[in-house]
Amino acid sequence: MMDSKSEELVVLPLVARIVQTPTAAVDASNSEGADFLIYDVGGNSQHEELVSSVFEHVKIPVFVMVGSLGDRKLFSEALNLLESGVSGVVISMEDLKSVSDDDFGKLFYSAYALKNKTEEKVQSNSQLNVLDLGNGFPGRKAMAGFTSLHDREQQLLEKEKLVLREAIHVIEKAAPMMEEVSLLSDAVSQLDEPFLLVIVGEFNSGKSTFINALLGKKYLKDGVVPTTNEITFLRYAESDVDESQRCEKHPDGQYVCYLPASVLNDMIIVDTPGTNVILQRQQKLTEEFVPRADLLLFVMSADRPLTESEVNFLRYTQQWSKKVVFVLNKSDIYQNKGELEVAIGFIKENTQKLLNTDCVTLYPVSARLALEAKLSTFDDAHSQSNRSSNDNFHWKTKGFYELEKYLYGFLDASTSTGIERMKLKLGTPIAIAEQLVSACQGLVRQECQQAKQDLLFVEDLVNSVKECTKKLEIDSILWKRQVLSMINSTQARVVRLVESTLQLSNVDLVTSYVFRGEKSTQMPATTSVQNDILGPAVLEGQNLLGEYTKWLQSKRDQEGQFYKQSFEKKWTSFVNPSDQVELDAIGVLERKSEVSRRVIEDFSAAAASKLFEREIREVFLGTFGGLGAAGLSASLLTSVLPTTLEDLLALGLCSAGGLLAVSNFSSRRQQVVDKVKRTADGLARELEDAMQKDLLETTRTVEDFVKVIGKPYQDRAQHRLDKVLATAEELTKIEKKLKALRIDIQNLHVS
Ligand SMILES: Nc1nc2c(ncn2[C@@H]2O[C@H](COP(=O)(O)OP(=O)(O)OP(=O)(O)O)[C@@H](O)[C@H]2O)c(=O)[nH]1
Repeated sequence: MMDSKSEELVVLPLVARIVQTPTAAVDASNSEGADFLIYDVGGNSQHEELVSSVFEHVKIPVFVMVGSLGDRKLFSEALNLLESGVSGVVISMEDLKSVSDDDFGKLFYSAYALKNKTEEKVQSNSQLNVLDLGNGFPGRKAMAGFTSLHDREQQLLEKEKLVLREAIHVIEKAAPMMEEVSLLSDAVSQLDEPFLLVIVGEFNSGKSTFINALLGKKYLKDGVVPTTNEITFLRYAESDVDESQRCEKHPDGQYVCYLPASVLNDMIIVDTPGTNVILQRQQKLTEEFVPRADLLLFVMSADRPLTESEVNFLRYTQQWSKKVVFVLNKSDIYQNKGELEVAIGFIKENTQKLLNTDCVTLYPVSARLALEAKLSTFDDAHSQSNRSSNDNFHWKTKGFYELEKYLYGFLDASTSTGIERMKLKLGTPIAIAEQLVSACQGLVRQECQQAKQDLLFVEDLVNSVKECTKKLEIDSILWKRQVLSMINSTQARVVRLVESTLQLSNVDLVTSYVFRGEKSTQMPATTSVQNDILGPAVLEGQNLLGEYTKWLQSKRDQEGQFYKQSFEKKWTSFVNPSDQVELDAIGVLERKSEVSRRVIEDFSAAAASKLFEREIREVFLGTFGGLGAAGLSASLLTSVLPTTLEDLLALGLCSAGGLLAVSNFSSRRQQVVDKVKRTADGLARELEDAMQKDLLETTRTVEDFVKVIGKPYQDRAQHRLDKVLATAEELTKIEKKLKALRIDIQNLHVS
């Protein structure tokens, strides 16, 4: 076992410890992990000590070495120890020769008598002594340290039921729509029932006749046309009941028939409808029943062995890893043994390939002859003996009796087939559970994938708002350009007005500014700047920014709608589950940002015009306020000259003082122009910032809106993913438990 390379191997080697004292025995059993002990008595009688100190405390098998059994004293010591419940006596091959057959008999008898004695005691009195306890296991009916196979089976059975119930719970949670879980529930309740031998095969292959032959009486109908249309359980009944009450039909359509055939004592035989493509309903019924079978008896007809539909059916049974025993029925139709062997060879070769195994069990039988023989045994013993002498008859009936022997072996737990029966029975629900768990794992994997995709979808959608922000930003450039160009053209017009107003040749203006001073009424240039330039420009700006704000709001609503619809389209069944979310989302969308509009509204054309006038006035006053009549006359002179240079020339000709005074005029005018430009630039910057603020606020609103409406979807997807992952973990755990259970079952063996 240690050398085995097989990864499948799960059987660990047994560890034996040789001990000489009770303390060493207890230590080896409790903490050193020995599987059994060999207690070296070493010729000193330690009977009492062994019983009180070792058997009571050690929970593993204890074998004793007493020395040569040829010695009468040691021999009787060995007998005493065996009777006290020791698991066995270790003896060398050399010493074995010195033990007579008679003494051997006594040794075995003492062990056997002990077993019977303890069983009787258990039945008659629950007060168990040390021997009955089997080293501390109350209720054990076997020798020291051993758990009987029956007890082991019971322990496994209880453990299996717990694991399977847990599996049902996990499966129902993982796949609530999986109807097949009822198969598992049925199989669990079937665990307490006898072994389920299920007879399958194509219609007319002789299943009913075969079952009758097994039962020894013609209980079932047979015939050349399909006779079995429902699943029929054949169960044991004490005596032949009244004909009308013999069979019960259950709500699921299955029949249960109670028969007094002894073979049904330890197994239930199930007759199934014949399989064949043309009998679809029957085929389905039988297929659905296959998982519940502990053993499948696959009946084939010798006149058409291994048809295509049989091959398909066989393949199907392998999905459930069912053990199949093949029965080649009607083998009486072969002329001789040679023909039969050819047929057997053909079937074996092909089924071996199909089942991918070298080990195919096949019994050639003649159910008809076997039944006839059984029926005639009772009323025609003579004819039976005649038949038995007939070699031809013998090979035709031999197979059936061999199969019968095999099946009876199944009922005896002390044989290897008996152990196999236990393993098959315990394995049936496990195979179903494994299949269902694996199907659930497939579903859960898909669901997990889906949940991850959903989560990703929500995250992608929420993140895609950033793209929308970029797009808006690009589109908003156009708006900004419009506003800037409006400011630019206004500024240009004002500058032009400044330049045309601030002319020395503007005699009227000069006169009115210089002589009327502050008291002068509003100048035409100021009126023009307010009415013709700034007033209309502010109006235009207000309109433009009003449009801009509206555009932003419509974009915000459009985007919001787009995201809302995207979520709703993806999860049609889950449209904003909570009113609160709806309210929050509306609240977000109601947020308005109109910073840029406020900026333009706060800009007063009248105030700006006043400022303009003051600037103009200051330039004139600063220039002409100190000039005398000469300067003024020069100025008058220049009124006919169009340009500044000419102005200056004229002034220069008229008066040196005038020249000095007005020489600053052009730079003052430039200062006003610069001031106008600065003011316009400042306003442009302020508006641009305000527009950017509005834009950012709008995109933030869209982002917040998408987050609010996306949250329930995101939570839902995350919750679903968490749930699916938790279910996947539960499935893995139960899968491991089932595997461990399967290994325990595989390790069942006769002690
Ligand atoms: N020669 C021969 N005929 C058999 C044998 N066993 C059954 N038959 C015949 O085969 C026919 C079909 O037998 P059934 O036992 O009804 O077959 P079945 O498989 O139960 O049929 P369905 O229940 O319809 O699926 C009957 O006519 C039987 O007499 C046999 O061993 N040898």
